[in-house]
Amino acid sequence: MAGEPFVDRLVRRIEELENPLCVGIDPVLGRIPAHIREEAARRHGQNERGAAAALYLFGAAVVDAVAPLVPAVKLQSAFFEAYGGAGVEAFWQLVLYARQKGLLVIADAKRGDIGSTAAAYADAFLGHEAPVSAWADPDRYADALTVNPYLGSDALEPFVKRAAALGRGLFVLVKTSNPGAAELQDQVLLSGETLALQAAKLVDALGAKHVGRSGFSAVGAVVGATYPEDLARLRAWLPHTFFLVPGYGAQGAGAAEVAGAFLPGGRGALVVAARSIIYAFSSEHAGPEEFRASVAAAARSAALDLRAAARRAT
Ligand SMILES: O=c1ccn([C@@H]2O[C@H](COP(=O)(O)O)[C@@H](O)[C@H]2O)c(=O)[nH]1
Repeated sequence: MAGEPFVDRLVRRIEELENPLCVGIDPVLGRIPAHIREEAARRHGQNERGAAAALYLFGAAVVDAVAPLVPAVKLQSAFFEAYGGAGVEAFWQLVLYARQKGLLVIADAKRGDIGSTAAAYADAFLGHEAPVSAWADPDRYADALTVNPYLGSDALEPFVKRAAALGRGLFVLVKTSNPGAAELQDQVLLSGETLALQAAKLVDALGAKHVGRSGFSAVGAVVGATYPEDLARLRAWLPHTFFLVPGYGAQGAGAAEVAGAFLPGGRGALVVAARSIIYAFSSEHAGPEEFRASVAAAARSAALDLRAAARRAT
């Protein structure tokens, strides 16, 4: 059963908290506070299971620190997959934990493949269709998933269909935040448009039938804050598309760069910050209280900055 669409739940939570910040959980074992690593090693040993436990305990501590403040977290699958089956299990345990704490959870796994395989990725991250859904736990899935548009519309459709059927969301890569993004995404095609604009048009077309009460569709776009001119241009082209905006904080973008992501009234964007929040503590020897306080303070400060940026949107 669909339930309320992800994007509508997201918009409501952002408005309730007056906060468009999404905390990214990208756990690197070597950067996790020593007390968490030691606890994980005591429980499971210094092995992949212990490493995965450390990622989970760290992620859960981040969730505890930010759950009252932010609408959503984004879990970067790569950092968990790095520890094999135990890491993948830790990823899903953390999805569940964050959802239980009232957060919306975005799985950042950037999936994309031919239709039949895309459907299997949708099964994995968003949930199964009936009758197989009877075998699965409906609460264990992510609320939304990042996907890659490179294979074209037939490869995205299984994700869109599943997101719409189950009340989940998608964020399609349109203009990424990394330094090499322009190499392919800014290429001008025979149509005279850039690849990024073609991806944006695909997002708009795929989402058109799935616009929720908030006025936004189930098919969102990833647009980096590190290319503020493109961000503002894409924002104007896609009034019904919700943006997931990485690049703020550790990658150098600030409130001025992010401002173009918002529609008039300050709606339409969720800004991601991972390293600048989750590693805000002073050293790996930070104790539990210093860890919690510094992560919460960094999230609060980013929230104020982004709230002001959203309010300035015209
Ligand atoms: O274009 C993109 C798409 C995804 N990301 C992801 O967002 C976070 C950003 O982390 P920071 O520490 O805030 O830089 C990370 O998980 C990336 O994989 C992105 O940065 N850019």
